[in-house]
Amino acid sequence: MALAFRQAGERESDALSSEAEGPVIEARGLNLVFETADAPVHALKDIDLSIGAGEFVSLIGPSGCGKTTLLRVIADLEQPTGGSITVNGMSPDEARQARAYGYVFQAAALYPWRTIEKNIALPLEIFGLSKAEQDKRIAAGLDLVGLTGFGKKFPWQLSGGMQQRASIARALSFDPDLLLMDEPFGALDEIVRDHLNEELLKLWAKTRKTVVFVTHSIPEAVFLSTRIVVMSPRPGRIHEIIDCDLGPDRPLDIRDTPEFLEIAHWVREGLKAGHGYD
Ligand SMILES: Nc1ncnc2c1ncn2[C@@H]1O[C@H](COP(=O)(O)OP(=O)(O)OP(=O)(O)O)[C@@H](O)[C@H]1O
Repeated sequence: MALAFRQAGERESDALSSEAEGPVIEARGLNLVFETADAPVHALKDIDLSIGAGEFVSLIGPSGCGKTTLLRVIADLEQPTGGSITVNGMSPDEARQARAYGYVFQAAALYPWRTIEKNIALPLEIFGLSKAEQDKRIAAGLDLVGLTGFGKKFPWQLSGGMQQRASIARALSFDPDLLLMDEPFGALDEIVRDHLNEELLKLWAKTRKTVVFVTHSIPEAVFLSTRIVVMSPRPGRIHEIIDCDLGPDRPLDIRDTPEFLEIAHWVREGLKAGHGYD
């Protein structure tokens, strides 16, 4: 099959490639205050964060600490009220228009009246790709997430895990260098989640996308990430950034090793220290 996706090491030569010097994401003194009817909500306070090409960075923290808001700022779905942020050296608005990222939501968010392949095709239709190119990318996307043969099914005919894999294929259909994932496996049972974690790690190793991943789960963050950003609420800020230096080869039972447990311990300590318990 002709590959519609670039593999690790292969890069487009265009100027939008995240291989261009400099970080993929660079936030400096980023602030976002939501004005609400009662009191303003300081969702992000003084966020400094730099994410390089090919990193897998998880954002972890208690409910309301601003994880989703930070992801939405990167995606140009929310506007910061202070500080600066660039995506591939551009403003989030420019990066969105340059199709710099794919976004995977908490729920699979597939259109129920479209088949899986028509869901994957949606961004490709919007971008005006030819039917032949769409077909090539749909086939490659289904293959990438292990759903070959399921393209003609409707979302409701697939399990939750399969639906979430389809939404990953959709986010990757136009081969962005950056993948933004907001708790994509949060609603799935443990076994399915473990499996999809393994699959996502393989996909990342194969494509070397830059991934920003929101999760509540310490084991999930440690298993997947190269760095873990521990956030704390009210106001939402970065409490600590922890290196997760477990190497690229991570079978599931790595979770029982002392190295894994030590990193998990530090993440837990970071979460406790940043938590108000109110
Ligand atoms: N559009 C909005 N208007 C007002 N307040 C908002 C808005 N969006 C988010 N907030 C508030 O901003 C804070 C951060 O929300 P956010 O959804 O980013 O947190 P989170 O860490 O992703 O939480 P969760 O883990 O529960 O998804 C919360 O206090 C939330 O209520």
